[in-house]
Amino acid sequence: MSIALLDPNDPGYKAAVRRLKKSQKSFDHAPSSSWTPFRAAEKLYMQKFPPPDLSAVLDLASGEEDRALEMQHSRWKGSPTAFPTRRLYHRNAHVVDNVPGLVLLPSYVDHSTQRALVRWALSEHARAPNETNLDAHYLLPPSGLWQTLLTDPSSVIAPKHRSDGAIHEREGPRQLVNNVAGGLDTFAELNAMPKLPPAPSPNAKAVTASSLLPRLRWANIGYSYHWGSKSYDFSKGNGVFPERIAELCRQAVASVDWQEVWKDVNLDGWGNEGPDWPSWATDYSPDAGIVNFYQLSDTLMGHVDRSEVSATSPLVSISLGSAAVFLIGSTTRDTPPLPILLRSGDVLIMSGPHCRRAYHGVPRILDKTIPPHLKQSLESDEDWAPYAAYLETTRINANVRQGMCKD
Ligand SMILES: O=C(O)CCC(=O)C(=O)O
Ligand SMILES: [Fe+2]
Repeated sequence: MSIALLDPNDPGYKAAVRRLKKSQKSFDHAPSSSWTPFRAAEKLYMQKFPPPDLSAVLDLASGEEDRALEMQHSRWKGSPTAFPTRRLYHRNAHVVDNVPGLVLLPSYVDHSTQRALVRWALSEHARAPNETNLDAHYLLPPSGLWQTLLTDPSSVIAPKHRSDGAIHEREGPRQLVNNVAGGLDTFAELNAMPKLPPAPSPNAKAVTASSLLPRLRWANIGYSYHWGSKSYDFSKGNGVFPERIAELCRQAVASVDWQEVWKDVNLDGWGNEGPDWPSWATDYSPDAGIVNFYQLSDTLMGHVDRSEVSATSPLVSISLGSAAVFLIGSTTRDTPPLPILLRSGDVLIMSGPHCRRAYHGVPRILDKTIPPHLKQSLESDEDWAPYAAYLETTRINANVRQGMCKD
């Protein structure tokens, strides 16, 4: 968003108000009574003008001393006390009592690891053998889109054409799939479901690498996720799960005092053997994940991730680059969700039977929120400039799960 749009005395602001009033004459923007509370919150934070008020958004990092410089430059601020959180005794970890199993680790990832994660996401995760959203429609070079772009941004990427005889999913908008939840009892049923490759778009045209990059939306790491049936395709094997990401996630999980997280919480749904959290610190073993790439206008609508066999084991979400508003509600869309501002370096853990089945989504990526440590090239990091330029308009989120059970 341009800074002018936040200043009511600026001519740009006044012009935007005029445009808004004009558009409202032909279209009623009033919240619809048919929206669920989750949808209403999505609409609120998606609104471009007037910009949404973030005072109800939990922004734990905004109160941190060593992020003061970043906050000075950030026009978007929530509040570290927007709603009550309980700080765990021994470290900078917070839980939200309304969403048992949700743990926030603000600024968990140090600066140099954030830079390394951004490099890996682009140059190693978003390329073969991992699948990306672009693979369905384009013949991507084996070295990956990012490497191609660094070498020659004007190199042309050809579209994929339907090969004769190949069977694909039906074309057109995604069909509603009967999303059977993952679990030991549904494992055989889900495995037997046909998992056809997505149909290449008949409209895809040859494009330059640089114009294709903003359309990179996700890359799959580890077990292959089949979007058409919303289930894992275990027949493809366990894929490549980057050990460095696994180690970071294991450390994040092991750093949490789970005893303190779960004290006084009584929940059903842990499975026959009861709560499995006492062993997470030692046996959490991530093996599947999605690396999401969001441009400023991208959103991720409210959903539940329920394809993993283990319905309780932690999902570790690492945020990098531009900040975002993340919403998390409960197991229905009828609960008003809590808004949380996620900044570069923040880690969020969703765990246990309630939180792992809670609706969540990302209605807004916030512009001009790149922290200083992701902007400058350092002496040790001379070729950082293209990464910094990409991050100006991008948020990256590594969303890591344990798809299979431990045994
Ligand atoms: O980007 C995020 O913070 C959340 C992503 C997410 O919910 C997902 O990949 O399932
Ligand atoms: Fe999700």
